[in-house]
Amino acid sequence: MNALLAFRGLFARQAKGLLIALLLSLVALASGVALLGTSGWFITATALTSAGLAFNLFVPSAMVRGFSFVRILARYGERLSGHDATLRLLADIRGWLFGRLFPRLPLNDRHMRHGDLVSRLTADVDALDTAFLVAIGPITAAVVIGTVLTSILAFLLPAAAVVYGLSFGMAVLLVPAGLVLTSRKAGSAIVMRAAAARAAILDGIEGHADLTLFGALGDTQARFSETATALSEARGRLATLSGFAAFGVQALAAIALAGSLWLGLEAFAAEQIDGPVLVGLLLAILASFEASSVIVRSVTKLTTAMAAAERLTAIADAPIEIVDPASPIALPDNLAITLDKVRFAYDGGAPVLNDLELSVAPGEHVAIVGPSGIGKSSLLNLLLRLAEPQSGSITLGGVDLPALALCDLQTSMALLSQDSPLFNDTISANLLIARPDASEDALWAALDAAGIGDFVRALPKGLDTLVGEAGRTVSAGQGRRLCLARTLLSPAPILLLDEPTTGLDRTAEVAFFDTLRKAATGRTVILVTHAGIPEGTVDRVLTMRGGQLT
Ligand SMILES: Nc1ncnc2c1ncn2[C@@H]1O[C@H](COP(=O)(O)OP(=O)(O)OP(=O)(O)O)[C@@H](O)[C@H]1O
Repeated sequence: MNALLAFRGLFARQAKGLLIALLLSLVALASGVALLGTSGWFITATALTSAGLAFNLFVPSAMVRGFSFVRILARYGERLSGHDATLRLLADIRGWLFGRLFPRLPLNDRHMRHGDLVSRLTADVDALDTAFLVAIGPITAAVVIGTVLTSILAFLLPAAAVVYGLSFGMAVLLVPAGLVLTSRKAGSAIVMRAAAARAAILDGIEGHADLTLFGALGDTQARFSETATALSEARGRLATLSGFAAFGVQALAAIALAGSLWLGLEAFAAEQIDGPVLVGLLLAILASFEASSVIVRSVTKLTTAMAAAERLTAIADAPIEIVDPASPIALPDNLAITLDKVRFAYDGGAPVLNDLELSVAPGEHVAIVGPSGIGKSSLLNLLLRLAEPQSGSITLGGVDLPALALCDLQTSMALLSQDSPLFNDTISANLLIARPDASEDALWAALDAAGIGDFVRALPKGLDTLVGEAGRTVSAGQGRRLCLARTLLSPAPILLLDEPTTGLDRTAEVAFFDTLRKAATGRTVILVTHAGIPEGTVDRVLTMRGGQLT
């Protein structure tokens, strides 16, 4: 529940819409109760009229029509304003969540899978809408109606007020509270297992070809089916618990009705209450329990909303590893890079970089080579401040990286990482990410420099060609070159290139190094590569060994 309360500020922003929905749901419920009560009173009184007693038919018949009309309108209005406010609330929650998430990226929780993160950002956020629409609203409306009806009973049939008040109170407060307590485990199991099922589906789709070729599809299906079975078991447990709760509510309704009937008949015999009024009250009691059965259905959703809220606050409150300085120093003009005695290790493991020293002058082109897994990409991550060294200092233009605003630091560098993505958009849109105001000529120049200009020119739609999800409609090598073109297009004065020639044949590779030398003149280049670098491509080649550069 505490996790759900963390969202109260966002709920408060939609207070007006939610309050209108609440008022209208109250009116709808009250009209339903009044409709049935008046009908009972009306029908009984009419029957007695035909037995010779005088009764004004017009008032109750107008009331019946009036209540049914008000009920329809109120229900419609409640749905309209409730859903409108809820959709706005979901939009606010998503905005808030993204705002909290970005400074925390990359999330250091290495157990979190992409599928799980997607699940949190979609299904878990959606689960929160139910918190108001199906739980808080109906419970509040039921409590108000129950209190009003108890007060009316206290006035007209005091003995029944106690029986009804207690039964109704138990049905709308105690039973739901008991259901929340007993179904918490099942609710959170549903959310966790549904997320695991979504992640498994995503993995299965992405790795389908490999899993099929390695003959591992059967195992994957078996694991997925285990997850699905566990999910349906958790859902079954929740359904059983809510079945018991629904039974409890019906039993309490029966007790309230039978008790009120018993006490009402005694009052009738003692001529303390009119027959038609008694029938009207009994039917109103019956109608009021309609609210309590809605609550049981709602509360089952509330337990999943609580579990979803916990998962959302877990990512929203994750510690921020890389913090922007309170008063950043402006980016200097001279962007010399200096690393002094830098030590870096992942998660307290063995150091990847060990007292590493490096100085790169502005405009200098440096290549870093070394065996796989030695720490070259980690060094680039430190330069971009995607990770922090445990000791030593990294300066840009003589200023410590932590003293620079993150956005200044990151706009001064363009990165081509080993897994730079292509987005499901046109080639030009993918390139313009690096420089939104780039002219078409600049796009072609970058494509030519990356050795893919001719390929794009030959496409029927040229720059407007869609590359598909993760660049599926182009080959891996072509995708890599498009990413390279994007990096070259960036106006950043420092280019960090991690294996830029992956996917290029040797001729294209040599041509690329030649182009890089010319295209990046005046810009600093740090090039990480396993490829043989032709003479004259860079000013210096450094080898990484034992966590140091030589
Ligand atoms: N996020 C991470 N968490 C823990 N260890 C990591 C992480 N990323 C890399 N490592 C480890 O740090 C070491 C250096 O990795 P890094 O990617 O920097 O090497 P590299 O020289 O760039 O390798 P390659 O040439 O294969 O790209 C490796 O042993 C790797 O297993």
